[in-house]
Amino acid sequence: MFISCRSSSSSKIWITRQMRDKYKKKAVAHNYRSRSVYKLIELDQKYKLLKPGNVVIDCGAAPGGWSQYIAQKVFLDNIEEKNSSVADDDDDELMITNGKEKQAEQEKARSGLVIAIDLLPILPIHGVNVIQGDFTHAPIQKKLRDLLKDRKADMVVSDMAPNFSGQHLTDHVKSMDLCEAALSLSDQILKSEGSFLCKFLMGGTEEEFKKQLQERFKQVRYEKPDASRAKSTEGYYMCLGYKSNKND
Ligand SMILES: C[S@@+](CC[C@H](N)C(=O)[O-])C[C@H]1O[C@@H](n2cnc3c(N)ncnc32)[C@H](O)[C@@H]1O
Repeated sequence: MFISCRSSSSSKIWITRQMRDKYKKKAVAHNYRSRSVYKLIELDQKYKLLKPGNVVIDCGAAPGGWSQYIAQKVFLDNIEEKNSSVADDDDDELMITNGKEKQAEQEKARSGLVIAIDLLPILPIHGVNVIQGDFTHAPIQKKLRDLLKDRKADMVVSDMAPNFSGQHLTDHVKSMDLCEAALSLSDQILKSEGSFLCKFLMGGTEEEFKKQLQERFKQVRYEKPDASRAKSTEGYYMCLGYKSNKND
């Protein structure tokens, strides 16, 4: 009896929080599958990460919000054209230039490749290759490399989160293991100057991990996007300018 009272009141709190959450509302309004997409959007706007024609690997992608946004940017899908031209009707020269630029962008977009990986199934997203399985398992990483063929990635993102055990230290360690796995894959497939974004749960060892990142990337920044709940211990490392050129 006591348990059912508590669980119904915590469900009410959860429902109220979801209803009030502006990112949840925005995600529903824009047909994104997760509110967490707004974390990636904020970082993409800040660092200008995603470009037409990029090769991007999305680790821990279900239900697919990040992949939806990545696909929009890489394949120029569903991007409204309202910002593309401010030419007057009779400004032919500018219109031709804009037309050529647009054509070139669309040409580039056709060469894009997006691969999404998760333990859970992901409903199809136009243009996105989905691999279902454990990212840390060798056969899953082989599938990924097979899809890449000889191409290298412009960006690897990881929003992977372990199943929460309720024990903060255990969850922290599992989360850092996922980060290490994503970094180790990046070492094999990332282009020189490529980017890496990964989520982690704070708990003490993230500073050690940051040092590994600093050895490999020109810039490493800690980020806590606005859509990341203040109470959550999650944070992100945004890494730019992969230093090695051994993968090119
Ligand atoms: C916070 S969700 C990702 C949300 C996603 N970015 C979006 O916008 O829809 C974290 C995901 O990490 C996945 N995950 C955790 N461990 C994983 C692993 N070892 N391999 C693949 N996916 C994993 C979980 O299944 C979960 O779907």
